[in-house]
Amino acid sequence: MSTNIFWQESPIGNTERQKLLNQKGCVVWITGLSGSGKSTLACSLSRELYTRGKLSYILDGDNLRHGLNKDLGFKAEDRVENIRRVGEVAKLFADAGLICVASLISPYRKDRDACREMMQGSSFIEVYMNMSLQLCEARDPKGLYKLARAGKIKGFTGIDDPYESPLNCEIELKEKEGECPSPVAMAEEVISYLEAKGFLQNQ
Ligand SMILES: Nc1ncnc2c1ncn2[C@@H]1O[C@H](COP(=O)(O)OS(=O)(=O)O)[C@@H](OP(=O)(O)O)[C@H]1O
Ligand SMILES: Nc1ncnc2c1ncn2[C@@H]1O[C@H](COP(=O)(O)OP(=O)(O)O)[C@@H](O)[C@H]1O
Repeated sequence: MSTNIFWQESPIGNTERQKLLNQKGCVVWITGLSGSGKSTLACSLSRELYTRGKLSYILDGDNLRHGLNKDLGFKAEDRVENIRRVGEVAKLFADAGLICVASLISPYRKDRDACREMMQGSSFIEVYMNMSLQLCEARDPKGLYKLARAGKIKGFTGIDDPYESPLNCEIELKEKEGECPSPVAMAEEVISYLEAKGFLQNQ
């Protein structure tokens, strides 16, 4: 624990940064099972925002585990620390004025809620990829479900580790009759929300 520390004010505030960027910083937090389409949506959203001249940055769970979070595994306390760190980083990106797209399983409700609490006002937008385990397992692009079913990976989310679905998320994306909306359609739903809440307006 650090002691004798002080807060250093910055000469430029987030309002000034937002004016410069013509957008309002926020965190779009995408949660869901492995294979539910988090990374695909994050990429599609980032691309769609770019075409509209809006700056975003993706914090992807898998990618961050190659660097910032390389010391963490998948036991409960490591997942808690993983989400805490990414929440803090996402908050910095949003403060910088970016639309920060965090895509992590983030299986525990309490940890996602703690990230929401870190943010001001309504600038934490939780997006729940509500895809069935059956669909995610059928996709299995990395072969991880197969390994988990064979007992070769222990503590795999949805198989022998819990996933707590959101109770009050801003956006829920669902499959309909086993069919999933296209990544672009899902990105557009998120963009409509951001537009309606004024995050994409000139500040
Ligand atoms: N045991 C276990 N459970 C879940 N996922 C596992 C596990 N082991 C490895 N992986 C791979 O790690 C990716 C998830 O990392 P996250 O940082 O998003 O996980 S978490 O939020 O801390 O739960 C996840 O990526 P996605 O498939 O993109 O979700 C997997 O590729
Ligand atoms: N909307 C979608 N429609 C059809 N297939 C999808 C869709 N989103 C993702 N996929 C496919 O599902 C698999 C898992 O997607 P991914 O984005 O890697 O999930 P996650 O990041 O949640 O693990 C990939 O093979 C991807 O191409």
